[in-house]
Amino acid sequence: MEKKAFRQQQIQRLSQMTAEERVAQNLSLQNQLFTSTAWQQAQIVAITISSAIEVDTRPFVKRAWDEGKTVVIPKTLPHRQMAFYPYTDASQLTRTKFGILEPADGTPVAKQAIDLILVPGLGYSRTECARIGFGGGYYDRYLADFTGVKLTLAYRQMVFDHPEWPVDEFDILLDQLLVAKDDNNEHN
Ligand SMILES: Nc1nc2c(c(=O)[nH]1)N(C=O)[C@@H](CNc1ccc(C(=O)N[C@@H](CCC(=O)O)C(=O)O)cc1)CN2
Ligand SMILES: Nc1ncnc2c1ncn2[C@@H]1O[C@H](COP(=O)(O)OP(=O)(O)OP(=O)(O)O)[C@@H](O)[C@H]1O
Repeated sequence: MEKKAFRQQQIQRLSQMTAEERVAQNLSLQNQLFTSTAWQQAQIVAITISSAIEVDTRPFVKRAWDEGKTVVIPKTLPHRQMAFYPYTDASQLTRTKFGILEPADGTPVAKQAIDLILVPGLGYSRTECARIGFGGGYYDRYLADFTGVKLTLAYRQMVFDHPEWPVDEFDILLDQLLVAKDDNNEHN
């Protein structure tokens, strides 16, 4: 399947998740993230402001603040570039024409200062940790020379054994993929 068709299929699947299923999978992901070495060792963490179909990132932001970590969030720039700006409870956000919340102003942090990036997306493969996002190519460009940890948190609906979309040479592979556990299992 082409990337574009695969994205549309994933957006459709994710839109159909029930509120209960989202809650259960989000709780599993929070448990896995907060106990991970990557999280515990990070001082500066890059997080997105999630939209409705994405993994809920608000608990990640709150926990990071509680633990004294610095949170940075992306702002899209011309030429499909992206920069990360510090995010606090005093930050002003603006909504882009694609409906995504971004910092209104501020000073970007240097890429080398970021320890951990929680990478958003629509689909991932378990074997090679390939990723497909919303199609802007923003993260592929940004991550090309990023040396910290690239970690993704995924609903089960986002995960495939092998990529069911074409993987291009510019697609950046993730370092770690955390997948929500089955919500019938209490050891999540
Ligand atoms: N919550 C969240 N924030 C995020 C991302 C994300 O995936 N999730 N991003 C992750 O990258 C960046 C924004 N991603 C974007 C991805 C695509 C387009 C865009 O231009 N879409 C066009 C089609 C693009 C194309 O196919 O050429 C469109 O919808 O018409 C805009 C922003 C930064 N912030
Ligand atoms: N390192 C790069 N340099 C130049 N162009 C790039 C690079 N990475 C990706 N692109 C371009 O960006 C476009 C979108 O890439 P792709 O379809 O892989 O997006 P995506 O990974 O799904 O999106 P995103 O990273 O924003 O979540 C492609 O047309 C590709 O040519």
